Amino acid sequence: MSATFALLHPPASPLPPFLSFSRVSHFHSPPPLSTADFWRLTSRRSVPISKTSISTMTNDEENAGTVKKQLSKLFEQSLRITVPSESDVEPLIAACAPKFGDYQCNNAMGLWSRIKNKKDNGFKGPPTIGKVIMENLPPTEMIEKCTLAGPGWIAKNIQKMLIIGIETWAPRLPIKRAVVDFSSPNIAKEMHVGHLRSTIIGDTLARMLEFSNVDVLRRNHVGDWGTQFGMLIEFLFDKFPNWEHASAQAIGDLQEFYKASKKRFDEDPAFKGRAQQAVVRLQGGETSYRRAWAQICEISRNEFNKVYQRLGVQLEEKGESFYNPYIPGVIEQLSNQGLVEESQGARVIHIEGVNIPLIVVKSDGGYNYASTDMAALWYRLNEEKAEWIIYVTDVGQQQHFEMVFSAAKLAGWLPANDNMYPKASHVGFGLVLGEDGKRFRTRNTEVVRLVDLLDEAKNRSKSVLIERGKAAEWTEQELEHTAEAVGYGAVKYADLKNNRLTNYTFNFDQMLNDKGNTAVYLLYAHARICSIIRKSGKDIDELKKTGVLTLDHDDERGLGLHLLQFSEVVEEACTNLLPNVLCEYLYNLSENFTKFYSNCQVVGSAEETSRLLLCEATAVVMRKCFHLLGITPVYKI
Ligand SMILES: NC(=[NH2+])NCCC[C@H](N)C(=O)O
Repeated sequence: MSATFALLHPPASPLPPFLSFSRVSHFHSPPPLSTADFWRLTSRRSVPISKTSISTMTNDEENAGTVKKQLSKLFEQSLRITVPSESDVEPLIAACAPKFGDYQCNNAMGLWSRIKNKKDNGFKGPPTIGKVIMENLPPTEMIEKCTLAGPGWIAKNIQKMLIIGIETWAPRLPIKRAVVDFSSPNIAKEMHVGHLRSTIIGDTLARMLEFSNVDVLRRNHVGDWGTQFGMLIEFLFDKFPNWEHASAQAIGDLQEFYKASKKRFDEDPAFKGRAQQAVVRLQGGETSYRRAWAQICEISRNEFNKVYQRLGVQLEEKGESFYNPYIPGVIEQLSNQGLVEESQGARVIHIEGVNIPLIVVKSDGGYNYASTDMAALWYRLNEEKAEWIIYVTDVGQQQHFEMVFSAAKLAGWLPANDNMYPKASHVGFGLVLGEDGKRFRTRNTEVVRLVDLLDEAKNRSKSVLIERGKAAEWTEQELEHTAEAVGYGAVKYADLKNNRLTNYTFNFDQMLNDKGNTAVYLLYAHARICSIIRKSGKDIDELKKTGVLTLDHDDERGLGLHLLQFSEVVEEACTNLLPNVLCEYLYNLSENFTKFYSNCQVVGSAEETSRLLLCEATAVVMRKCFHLLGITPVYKI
């Protein structure tokens, strides 16, 4: 149990809901998160903030965004007096559903678990802690009213979620549309583990935003333009004079094709000359060159799609070539604003504090990666009307994106304040390492074929299932389906559970272990909950309507509170673009469930109905976590 406080809308205020103060994090309040003690506070502050005014706020209004922080300070003072022995406890303040007030504080429950075994702690349980926290609050104009909710409150919220659906726990974000630019491999080059990370992380971020009712444009910004195409096309003409009718199989592996053409380019000056000519003819739009280009792209695309299909990832390709026609106009606009300068024959934008300039036109007059990204950002803001543009690449590209964003701020496309919308964010991630601590490579080959990697994960989990005798129990289809869910889920979870900025070591044995913080362990935990419900022989849909959920045991309450925190965790993972926050929540959920299940008998107990409902709620929340992480749940194991 924890205490919940809320600021109520100022009664006499003609202003929009005070709820908007939650813009501390820029996201509006999640549904109510907790709890048994429920305190209401009413605020006398009256600062008009509406969703629409977010990007135009003045400094004064900015301060209002720190309501959460100000409240934290007040509750911190109270906590220090209430439980002096727990000086490291931070106040847990969160926005809550308007009907309960404005803000709530969730400390009482956690505090109780810390101090309950300490002799003479002076409290009887979370409600008394809540009451004293309330009494010890320093006098303040900010808080008008503070109320304490009864223990049935968590239970009611969970039951409501069970009936209406988990969508009622979706965070509300102050934006309508976002672009997530992810995966984005390069045509004819290797799609490496870095692109796999980008695919997995980007898909999760897109899923979390979609769950929060944001319209997400999932963009595959493939590298399908550039001088390398001259060389590839010329090589295609040379090797396959009949190229228009040559099948993808005949052309074979595009990575090999790329290598061979590069070798030729480096060794044969005549070929090099033709390749350079080919770029000009391609960019000039000459039909056969465009067709050859399209064919090369198509072969790559088919390869990429095999990976996306296995991972269940949806993406819309808008490659670099798409933005090419927009580049001249965008550069002209930037030049008219006086932002583009001449530097050693190139045209550049100087960014304060960075010692290299952003080159937007190369000295040979051609465009580059940065020119394309400037045009793409312009397009996403102006044509696609995206309010949040998220780029998922390795940390190595951080400086590139910071410079692009800075240039966009200079041009007035983006507000100077990073806390305002529209906003652009770079989501960087670390390297994938092998057992040897070096960049990940598979045995023998220097590049990792992603399809082979995913196949191996699946095959390994299939072998384990067969060892466990599932081949006899299940249909071949069930076996395949489960092996895929577990295998691909394991690869995704192993990537997502770490803070994305750290390098992570790719290890099949570790990720497929059924103990510890792995997808396998979590999927099994979910399947076990489903089996408890099945074995009870009760119709759970009926129980949701007729049964009543109560949370009397400490471990029931602990689990219940954790369930209610789902929404704020998704909000945090979204706001900070950190999928590991959701993984940690999911793992703790499973741990909380285990604790509850080992201390509270479910089937055959007097509390059976209520406890089955708690099992179901846990399974529903786990499934939503899996869904957001792109993992397919399994129901039996
Ligand atoms: N808009 C962007 N620059 N997106 C990321 C593109 C990633 C690039 N193709 C690479 O493989 O490194």
